[in-house]
Amino acid sequence: MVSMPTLPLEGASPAHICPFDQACSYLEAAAKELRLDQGTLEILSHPRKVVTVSIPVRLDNGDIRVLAGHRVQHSDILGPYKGGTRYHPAVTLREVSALAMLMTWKCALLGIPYGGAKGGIAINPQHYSVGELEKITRRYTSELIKDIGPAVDIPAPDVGTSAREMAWMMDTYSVNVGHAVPGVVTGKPISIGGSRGREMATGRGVMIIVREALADMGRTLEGVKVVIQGFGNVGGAAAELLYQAGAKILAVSTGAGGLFAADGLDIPALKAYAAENHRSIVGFPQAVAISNAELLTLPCDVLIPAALENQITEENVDQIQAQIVAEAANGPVTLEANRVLEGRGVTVLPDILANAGGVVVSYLEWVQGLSYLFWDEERVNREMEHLMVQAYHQVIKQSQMRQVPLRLAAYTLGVGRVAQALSDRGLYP
Ligand SMILES: NC(=O)c1ccc[n+]([C@@H]2O[C@H](COP(=O)([O-])OP(=O)(O)OC[C@H]3O[C@@H](n4cnc5c(N)ncnc54)[C@H](OP(=O)(O)O)[C@@H]3O)[C@@H](O)[C@H]2O)c1
Ligand SMILES: N[C@@H](CCC(=O)O)C(=O)O
Repeated sequence: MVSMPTLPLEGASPAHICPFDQACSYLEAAAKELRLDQGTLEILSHPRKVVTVSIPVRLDNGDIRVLAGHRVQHSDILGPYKGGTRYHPAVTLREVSALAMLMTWKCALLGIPYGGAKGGIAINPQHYSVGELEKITRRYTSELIKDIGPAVDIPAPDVGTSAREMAWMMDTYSVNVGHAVPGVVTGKPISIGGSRGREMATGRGVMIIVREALADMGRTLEGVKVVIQGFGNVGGAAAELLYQAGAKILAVSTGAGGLFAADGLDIPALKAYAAENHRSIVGFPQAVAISNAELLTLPCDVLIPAALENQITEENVDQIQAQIVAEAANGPVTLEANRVLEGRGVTVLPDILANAGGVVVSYLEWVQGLSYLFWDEERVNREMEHLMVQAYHQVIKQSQMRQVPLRLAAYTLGVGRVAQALSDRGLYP
């Protein structure tokens, strides 16, 4: 057992399941399988740097509010720290630390030269005006100015943020250092050095991994019944691409609840409806309203949790009817629920593989920016697909070789590569 990193225990996570403890448990399992020494495990269990900053902001009504912003840099053994920035009321330092650790294994698994990081602010962005969000983002970036940079730590979008926030971060960083630095963030608008294909990248990666898993079962995406929790950047893109590939999207949801259609939802029509209704899908015709709890337990071939952590838990795992669970979100299945699903023979496509398309295209964006040469979308998608399919097959091979489930196989690859680099670099104190 490793000693627990000393992180402030503020803010309980959903259902009191600590995402950082879970991340450490998966790391320990991989370390045991790889027979890593205790010292290596200790090092990998601790984030290298944890930064918490105060963000004072004057609201539109004149009030002053002071928000807490975090950036956790888990590892830079393989390259600059890399990971998204989350704006969500449930953000805690422990959650951000867990997500930073996942980024380390994800980048290593995909073979991209990055370490892992994550940032977050505990706010509901829907409760702030665009002007307030801009002030918050700019102040957060200024406070982190010495900790981020294109060779140091490269933020990207996550829950509650998008290309808009990345543009504000890029501009604030650039103004502070005195010249334009597009490479300080990825997932930015194409007008300032963003990559074609980045917006759809995570959803596209999910589609590719589900397609590969089905192919191994002798099936195609045509007619496959899919249920998706979350209809944001990741869930919305996955729904659109799976729909285009012939899958039947039986249900989708947002925080306000879900929609179900037995013959499959018309995803392009639903996207148009959401665009006209401030991202709300409530009231979409030709669909039945269902709760998020009902959605998760619908009979289907593929269940794609694409919202937040800890959605499939000990409480509802026995009702999950999918044959494949593709973790588009980070950490949507708890440790215990994962055990049950694996025990039942459900194929769980782990987050560090299934949702890696986003960071892969972030990497391609960074590479294009550093080389001042920008590719068309077809090339970006092709390069991303190559890396995703390669990683998928490596995980399958590892799973067969070690006789372990896909998650442990993916972790042994990611953790193993970082441990090897740690040993090669000689970073032991
Ligand atoms: N963005 C990326 O590039 C990327 C890459 C890899 C992995 N991920 C992971 O993917 C997940 C989703 O990220 P995202 O970028 O798609 O975020 P997003 O664009 O903010 O969308 C999140 C979606 O989840 C919905 N949601 C929130 N709480 C929910 C709940 N309790 N039940 C059902 N739906 C709920 C949101 O609905 P409301 O609009 O009502 O809140 C929204 O539709 C996260 O775990 C993130 O870490 C993101
Ligand atoms: N937030 C995303 C993307 C990270 C990135 O592109 O750096 C993730 O969890 O993978």
